[in-house]
Amino acid sequence: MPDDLTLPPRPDFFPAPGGALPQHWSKCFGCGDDQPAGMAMTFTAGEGLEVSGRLTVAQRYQGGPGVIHGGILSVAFDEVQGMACMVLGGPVVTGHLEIDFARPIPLGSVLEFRARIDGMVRRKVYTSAEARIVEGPTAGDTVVATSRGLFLTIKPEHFAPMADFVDGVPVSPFGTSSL
Ligand SMILES: CCCCCCCCCC(=O)SCCNC(=O)CCNC(=O)[C@H](O)C(C)(C)COP(=O)(O)OP(=O)(O)OC[C@H]1O[C@@H](n2cnc3c(N)ncnc32)[C@H](O)[C@@H]1OP(=O)(O)O
Repeated sequence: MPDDLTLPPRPDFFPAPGGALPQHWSKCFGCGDDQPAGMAMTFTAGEGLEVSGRLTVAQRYQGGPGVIHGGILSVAFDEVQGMACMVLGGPVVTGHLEIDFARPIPLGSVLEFRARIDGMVRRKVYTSAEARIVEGPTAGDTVVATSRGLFLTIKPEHFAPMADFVDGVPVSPFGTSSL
């Protein structure tokens, strides 16, 4: 990470710790409630710049025998670290994401993710997160995976060239939500 990073303030519009965060996009595979094939992750604000996310590891997320697929875990980190950027009040996209898979995660587990902004410079937002199993046969305080990600702030027009490809009508695009 660069040396000249700064931290954004926690804005007044952000929910109090424990408060639910809105979906950034109702059609999102990671969190959208208008996406039946999706992962239905949920998020809450934490202390300071921290955000928590939850994922129930469904049977269909299987990669190796009995364990979560690494790509699914990567989606979850992408999502929670992106949501940590919501304190900025505008949209971001992922530029770079790296995951360390530290322990096997059995199907049926409930994972809790904690993510935060570590610092930013210009449009670059450096984030990190870790995951623990909070329900299931191997639940405990052990960190089972970690992630670091670089997000870039973008203008809403970033998505304009994709407008013709949107699947259906989203009900909660970030920026018009109740946040
Ligand atoms: C708050 C809302 C909640 C959102 C939750 C969302 C969760 C899900 C998020 C996603 O999955 S988003 C979908 C996956 N990502 C994408 O589709 C992004 C595709 N890539 C792009 O559109 C462009 O490459 C990108 C906008 C990321 C950057 O292009 P730009 O032309 O806007 O930026 P530019 O290339 O000028 O780079 C700006 C700075 O970022 C740096 N940079 C860009 N990409 C980088 C990269 N991959 N790695 C390292 N640095 C990178 C670049 O070096 C430069 O650094 P400096 O300011 O120091 O000069």
